[in-house]
Amino acid sequence: MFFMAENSERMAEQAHLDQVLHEIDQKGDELQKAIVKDKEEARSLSAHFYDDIRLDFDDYSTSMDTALSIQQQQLLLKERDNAWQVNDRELATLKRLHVHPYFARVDFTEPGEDHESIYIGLASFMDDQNQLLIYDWRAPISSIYYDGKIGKVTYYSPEGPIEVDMSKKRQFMIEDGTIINMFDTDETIGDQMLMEVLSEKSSIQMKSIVKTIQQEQNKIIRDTNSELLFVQGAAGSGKTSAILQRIAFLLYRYRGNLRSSNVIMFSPNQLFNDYIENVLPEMGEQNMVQMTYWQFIARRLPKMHVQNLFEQFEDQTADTAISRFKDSLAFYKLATRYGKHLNQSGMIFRNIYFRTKKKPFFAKEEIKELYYSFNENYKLGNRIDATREELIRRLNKRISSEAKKVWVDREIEGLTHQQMMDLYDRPDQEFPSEKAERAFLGKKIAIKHLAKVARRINHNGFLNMPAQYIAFLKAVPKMTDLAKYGIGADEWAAHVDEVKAKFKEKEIDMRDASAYLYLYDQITARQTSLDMRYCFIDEIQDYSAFQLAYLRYNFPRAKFTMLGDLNQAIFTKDESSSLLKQISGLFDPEKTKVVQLTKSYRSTKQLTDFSKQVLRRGEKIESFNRQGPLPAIWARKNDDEAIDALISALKANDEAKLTTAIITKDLASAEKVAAALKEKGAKAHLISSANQRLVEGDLVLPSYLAKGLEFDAVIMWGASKAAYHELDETQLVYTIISRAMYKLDIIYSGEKSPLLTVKDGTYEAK
Ligand SMILES: Nc1ncnc2c1ncn2[C@@H]1O[C@H](COP(=O)(O)OP(=O)(O)OP(=O)(O)O)[C@@H](O)[C@H]1O
Repeated sequence: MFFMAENSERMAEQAHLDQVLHEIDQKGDELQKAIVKDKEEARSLSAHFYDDIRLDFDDYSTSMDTALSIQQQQLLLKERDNAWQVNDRELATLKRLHVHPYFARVDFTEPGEDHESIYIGLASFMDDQNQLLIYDWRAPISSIYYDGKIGKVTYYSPEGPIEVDMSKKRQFMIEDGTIINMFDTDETIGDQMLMEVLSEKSSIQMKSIVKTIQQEQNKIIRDTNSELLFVQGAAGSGKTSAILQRIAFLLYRYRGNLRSSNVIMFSPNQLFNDYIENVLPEMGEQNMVQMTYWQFIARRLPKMHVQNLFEQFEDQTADTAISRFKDSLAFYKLATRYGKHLNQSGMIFRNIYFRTKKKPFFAKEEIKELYYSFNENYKLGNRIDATREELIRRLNKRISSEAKKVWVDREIEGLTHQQMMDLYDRPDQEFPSEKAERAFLGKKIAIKHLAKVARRINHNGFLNMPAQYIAFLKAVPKMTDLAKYGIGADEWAAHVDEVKAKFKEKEIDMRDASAYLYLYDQITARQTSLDMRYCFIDEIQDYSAFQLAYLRYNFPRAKFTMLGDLNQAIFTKDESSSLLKQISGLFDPEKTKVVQLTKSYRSTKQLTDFSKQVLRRGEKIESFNRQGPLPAIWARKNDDEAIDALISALKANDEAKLTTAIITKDLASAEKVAAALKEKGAKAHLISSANQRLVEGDLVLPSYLAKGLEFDAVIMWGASKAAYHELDETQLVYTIISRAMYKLDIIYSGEKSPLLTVKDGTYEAK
């Protein structure tokens, strides 16, 4: 229920708003002046920097004075700089508050306190008497606005739970300093407000949901206890929105201790990064570190071609017993066991050459002997460090003998005068004899060239990682019974050969890349990222248990929030259901929380009710009661007619000013449709790679790039039996059709995909 407030109350609220805006503007003016003054002072300080410093380098004590004086000046300069920067940030907040001062008011009584009324907005604002005129939506007390109905409500302050009696909950819509609408509600967050927010047209960028966070979303946003927070939510249930709000919440809750650089988010593709990039800045926070899993892996393997999103999607081997096994936690555990075993034996090294390939400078046998010569208390990390140090020591010992060689003589003979001068310690250096000079120069030259060898050693160039990884794969059948995973011995051996052949071509599959790096990390005891405190993984259903375990290994101090919709698994397909079981084993069960979001906010009731019929398991998805047209299915005899249908659907959408995405199954068909449209003079922008930017206007894109995005209207192209027939493509179909907010058209020629078996009356046949 919601109630329109009385007119007199509205006037009172408008007067209050005017007062708050006045205070905001006044404070803004003061800050502006302070900033100008501080900047001015900082500028004049740095202009006169040396005037105020006693420059005196005569003796040690006075030059110490000089140094101190410089230091003091610098400190002063820094303070001024900091002052205006802090003020500048505050001014930016005030500017935001000027546009969106607050969106809600709650009245409540705390035990033993007076009745209070507070206003909630994007940031806190205090007047000169230290009265909080606006409370940040992330403040503990603000939680009652999202969580409770009128009556008794509990919120969590840092000291513990506090119960208050809430007597009023009022929502405002404010534009240009005027209250456009306001209503009181006794529900959690009234549908009225949500309806207004959801009815707005989509833009190419995501918006913050701060005004209308739902109770179950609020649980995700404000969770501070879980080591693993796992959110399973239907398409459009606000998972992505909730994480962005959660990041803003955490940055506020732990301000001073947590920076945006301590937070990392893994997202499905680059386009998606574009899509969400404004949400946090709009809330006054900086963006977190953001990357795709591919970037995370590929940047560490610059010399190899790591299978990308496109290749992964088109990969026909994705769903075999071997790939399922290599995606599993069991395989991760084998890689860990193999790593431990390397402490005793099994390491493979490379020769290190210098100048000639005929004879190694350090032979791999020598390195191996050295590596295992350290006692058994050594761990892998100490072993490699000690090996490196010893190799460098041996290298140094060989400088003198190398310096006496003929190639050095030749190089000395060819030196120009300038080159020679460069090698001397000082230009007028003298030597007792020609022999001494030759020895001196020889050593210099040997050192210069041997530096390359030193660099190789320091970069672990004596490891033979590709061979090591193949050796691991070959050891797998000895470590586990592959038959348990439905894999035959010959099949595995053939697979290992394939991986090896790919290595020769400098190619590596995503699956192997993660395991390869994990093995490398263990051998080198690579420093993991200890300063990452929160790790967010969106679209978790497209990760394997192996990858998640590897991320956990990389960010050992981070709390994890994983979000996904097992119905939209487009890479891992049906395997995704066992994912939660597998990863929960990595975390303390006491500190693991699973939250389900079942209500879908993105789409109209007609679209949500239609889409959920596609899912076989009857997952719980509730629609939000927003009305729109029924989805349309266009059955056409052939591709030509289908293209005509596409053009009329597109035209209707354009006339209704709806942004449309034409979503195809794969890249090849996206390219084909885009070409056909162009031929007919229709405009639609083809997005063929994840590195492209999102643009305004109609788009054509393959399913795997549409992940996580949403559009006013979606046209699913080519929904025929030929394209979508396997049961495990259900998730793909569901992902595509659930991108639509308001309108959905499905076009096919020939026979309709059996996966789109839907009840009459839930769609319109065209
Ligand atoms: N509490 C809310 N108030 C207003 N809008 C909301 C709310 N929750 C979600 N939405 C809107 O619903 C749409 C879908 O949200 P979002 O993209 O976060 O869902 P999702 O669960 O990540 O979806 P998917 O898994 O399909 O990618 C967005 O337009 C978002 O703004």
